[in-house]
Amino acid sequence: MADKEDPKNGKMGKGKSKVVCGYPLSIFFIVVNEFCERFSYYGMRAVLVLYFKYFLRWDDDLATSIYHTFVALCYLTPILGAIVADSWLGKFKTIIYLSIVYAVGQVAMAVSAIHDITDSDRDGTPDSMTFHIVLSMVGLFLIALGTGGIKPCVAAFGGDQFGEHQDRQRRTFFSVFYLCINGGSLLSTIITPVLRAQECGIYSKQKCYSLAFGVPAALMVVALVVFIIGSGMYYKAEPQGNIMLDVCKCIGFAIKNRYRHRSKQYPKRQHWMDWAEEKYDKLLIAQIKMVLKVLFLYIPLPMFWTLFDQKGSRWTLQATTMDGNFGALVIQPDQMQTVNPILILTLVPIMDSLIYPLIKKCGLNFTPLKRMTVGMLLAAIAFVCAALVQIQIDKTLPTFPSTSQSQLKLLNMGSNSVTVKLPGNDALILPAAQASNDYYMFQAGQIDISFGNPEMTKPVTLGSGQRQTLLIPSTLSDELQMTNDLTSKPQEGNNAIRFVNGMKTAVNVSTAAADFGLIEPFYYSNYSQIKNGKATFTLRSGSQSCEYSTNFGFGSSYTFFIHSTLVFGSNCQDSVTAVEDIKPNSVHMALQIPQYFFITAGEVMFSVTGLEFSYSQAPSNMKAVLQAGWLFTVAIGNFIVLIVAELAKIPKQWAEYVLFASLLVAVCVIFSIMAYFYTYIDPTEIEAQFKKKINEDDEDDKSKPGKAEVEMVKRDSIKCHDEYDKATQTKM
Ligand SMILES: CC(C)C[C@H](N)C(=O)N1CCC[C@H]1C(=O)O
Repeated sequence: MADKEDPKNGKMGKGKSKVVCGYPLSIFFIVVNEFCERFSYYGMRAVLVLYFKYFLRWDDDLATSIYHTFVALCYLTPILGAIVADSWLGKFKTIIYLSIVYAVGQVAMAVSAIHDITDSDRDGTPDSMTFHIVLSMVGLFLIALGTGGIKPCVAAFGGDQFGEHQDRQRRTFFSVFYLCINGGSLLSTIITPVLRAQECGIYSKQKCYSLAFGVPAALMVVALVVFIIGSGMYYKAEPQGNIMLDVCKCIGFAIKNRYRHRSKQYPKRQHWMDWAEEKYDKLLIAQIKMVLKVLFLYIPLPMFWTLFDQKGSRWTLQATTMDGNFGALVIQPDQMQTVNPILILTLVPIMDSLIYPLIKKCGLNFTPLKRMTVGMLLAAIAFVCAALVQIQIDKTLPTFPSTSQSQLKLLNMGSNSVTVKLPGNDALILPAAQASNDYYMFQAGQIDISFGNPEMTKPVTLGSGQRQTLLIPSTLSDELQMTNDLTSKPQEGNNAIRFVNGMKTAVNVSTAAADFGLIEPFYYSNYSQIKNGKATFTLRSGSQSCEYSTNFGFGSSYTFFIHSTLVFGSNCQDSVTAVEDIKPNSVHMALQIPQYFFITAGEVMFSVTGLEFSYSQAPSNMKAVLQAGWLFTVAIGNFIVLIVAELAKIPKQWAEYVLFASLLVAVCVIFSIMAYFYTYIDPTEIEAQFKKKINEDDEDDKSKPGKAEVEMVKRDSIKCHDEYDKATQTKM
């Protein structure tokens, strides 16, 4: 296990790796492997829901459930990979074998997305959806097994490459490792959606999911090849037998033995695991104690990930109610998430080279557990920021009717102004081809509306909880038309658009993105979703047409009224009235940056430190297992999000953010108390002392045979505790 030469002075690191600037060269292959693997994973994930929805034609509910199940599985399988690595194959072989499984899974996904394979009638849609579904599910299962399985091994394997006196370099390695995770994920989440948007196919051109999955598959093959190239340089710790089975048996025996000796006549032992001493190696018992201590400390940690994961759900939904226009750059709501990896790439170096050294210079001992506590507090602050932004957004949102209420807007389709009297309101003069500025609120039910001169009164039924527009015809004796309007903001920051035809002839309306179909005279179209930016609508009647252009922001709804006076063949820009039913989002997306900043600063302090802490506090034979324990906190955090989303029925979103922030602060207080009682250990030192003592005992036993075994166990136990205590002195 010793270094070939002192890595600080010599040319060789642990294993057969050369040392460059104090770092083993083998590390290069491991971080490049992580970069490619994360590119592969996050790239595939970026288009997965769209693949389910548009290729496999699943509904939204099924698509999101399978997506979340897959993500949760990816953070559960690390346990499996870690057990295989620490007990059986060793980390190196586990990474190689599971990377192959992973790459096969990615290839299966890419193949499952080739529509031509089963498109025998060549109409552009797969004929046997079962084939595509089965292949993609097999692919996803293999990917979950591979990505989760190798994740704890790669991090721990990287840590293994450092010698005993390279703590600083090992800490930097974990920071660079995290940079690679986020560099890979950032690039792939930008690139794969672009690949998906391409059209490809042999018989017919369709959205190119096969390319969007194929490139991540290729990157996974690159990750594997790069890892194999470094093979000759790695330090490869041998697995020490079926350690997990031994651990389980040892814990089981300690519990059983403690129970058997529960009567007061038996003296107490320092730790309940000491009840395994009669049967198990003291080194193993000490190692189990180390792992249990850390795992106990992990209990509150999933709460951090519960907040962190809401970036992808709640915060993205929040962004859909905001304005993403950054001048030359227009940001879509889901693109805001890339702010996290971008900030990671800037904050990790700043923290490592500026903030932490500065804190150290101020004489403060900013220990890993203190960093993690501050990280949690920063995440809570991020949620307070999210709540403040939400309050701003809520102020700009329209008031929609409650279930007992109803809202009514008026649109004069005639070419003369009309006077309208609504119950409880002053008479309103509506100019030609104009709508009332806003909706009028009523109790749902029937009301009488009077209009015109001579005045005529007509009953109108208002639906409960509905927003409606009354289309007032040019000939007032004609039948009234009522439209059903939106009662919520359009989804995903899109704009909901419809047309009302005030002409005596039917009009066809279309844009590049939507077709409103043929709209009958004095009638209206359904809503279509239009993205932000400029849109040009073509209005057509028979062979005649004209164009109408306008700009859209985010999250608005408009009714475009086509005047009865429109003349085709001329400019129809002045012959269409835009009636704003729902205002575009006005709170700018830039206001989300502070919350992203705080959650990412929190992540750097919490996650990068946690990764390194899990390595440094793990016994040599359970490094991957503790990494898996760390990743398990991510999985539990994911589950809590799912449960909370179902259970928490807090009507005000800002209040839900405050609730989460308060929960994290409460958890943080508990964690800091637990951390206060935690004593840092140096597993290598403890293990070395135990091994030395075992060797000494062996020598003793050879020279002095026949000592009573129980007595020896007691004496050894006391000595070992002394050694263990000496090696565990630093507190939080
Ligand atoms: C969500 C980002 C793209 C990645 C994130 N900053 C991150 O690095 N991680 C989230 C879970 C743990 C860690 C990872 O290993 O991916």
